[in-house]
Amino acid sequence: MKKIINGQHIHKTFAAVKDKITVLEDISVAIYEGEFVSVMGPSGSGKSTLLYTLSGMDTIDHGEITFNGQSLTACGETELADIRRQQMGFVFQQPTFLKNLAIIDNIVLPALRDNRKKGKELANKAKQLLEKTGIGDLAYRMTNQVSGGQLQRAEICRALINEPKMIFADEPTGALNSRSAEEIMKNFLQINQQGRTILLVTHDAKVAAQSERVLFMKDGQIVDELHLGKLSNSFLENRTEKVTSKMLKVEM
Ligand SMILES: Nc1ncnc2c1ncn2[C@@H]1O[C@H](COP(=O)(O)OP(=O)(O)OP(=O)(O)O)[C@@H](O)[C@H]1O
Repeated sequence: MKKIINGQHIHKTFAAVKDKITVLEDISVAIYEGEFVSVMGPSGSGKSTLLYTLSGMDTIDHGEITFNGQSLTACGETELADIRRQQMGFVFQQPTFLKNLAIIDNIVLPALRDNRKKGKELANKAKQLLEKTGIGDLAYRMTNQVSGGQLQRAEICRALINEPKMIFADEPTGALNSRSAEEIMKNFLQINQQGRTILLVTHDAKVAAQSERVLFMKDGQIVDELHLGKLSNSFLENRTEKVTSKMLKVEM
């Protein structure tokens, strides 16, 4: 299988009051095209930082990261922004939609930069995405007129509007109740079945258990991983137990 992300010897520090703190320490990791990978680990272990560096949203001190064969570490800011906008989609824990725009306009917004003349086409595409995500009737609502779970599904539609190769999600279910979280995970599984690669950070073993590979982080390193295979192959309860027991070992 082809690597969509290849990270080699990633080292990342942040400036602290007196000195630097090492947040990622000599991490080498590959994500393969079409994979659904999640990252678990104790709070502060570096999960979000790993996601942001692998997607080129944040810089690294040393090492090399390639995305789809292109070196992110060698790219300038403009080139990086183009890659992120055109080939990657992002979903965060907290909503990022603009409050003064309707749901549909928020979804179309990132695609307008590259397709200024195609507003109508993009609006139709946004409507189709909303339909597929199960919230087709909410297109013209404002962000304060939908629930947290519905808003997160709309944010997923925005992440998909440019037909990215890969989705990066940082705790996408972290602020949701369990029912909404289940719906969001159905959406992610559907997106993955369509061939898109997903990298997802989570604290929730049941969420991680739905991905096919789980990376476990501790103190800035990937210390273990679990190969679960695609969800259709086995029962979620067994998978969740496996993730939980591995996580307990990592935390010891
Ligand atoms: N911008 C920053 N400046 C300084 N330190 C930072 C910055 N961002 C993160 N850190 C530190 O880096 C470490 C890793 O943070 P990160 O957010 O990647 O961890 P995490 O595993 O995602 O944690 P959580 O599960 O709590 O979200 C933490 O010690 C954090 O305080």
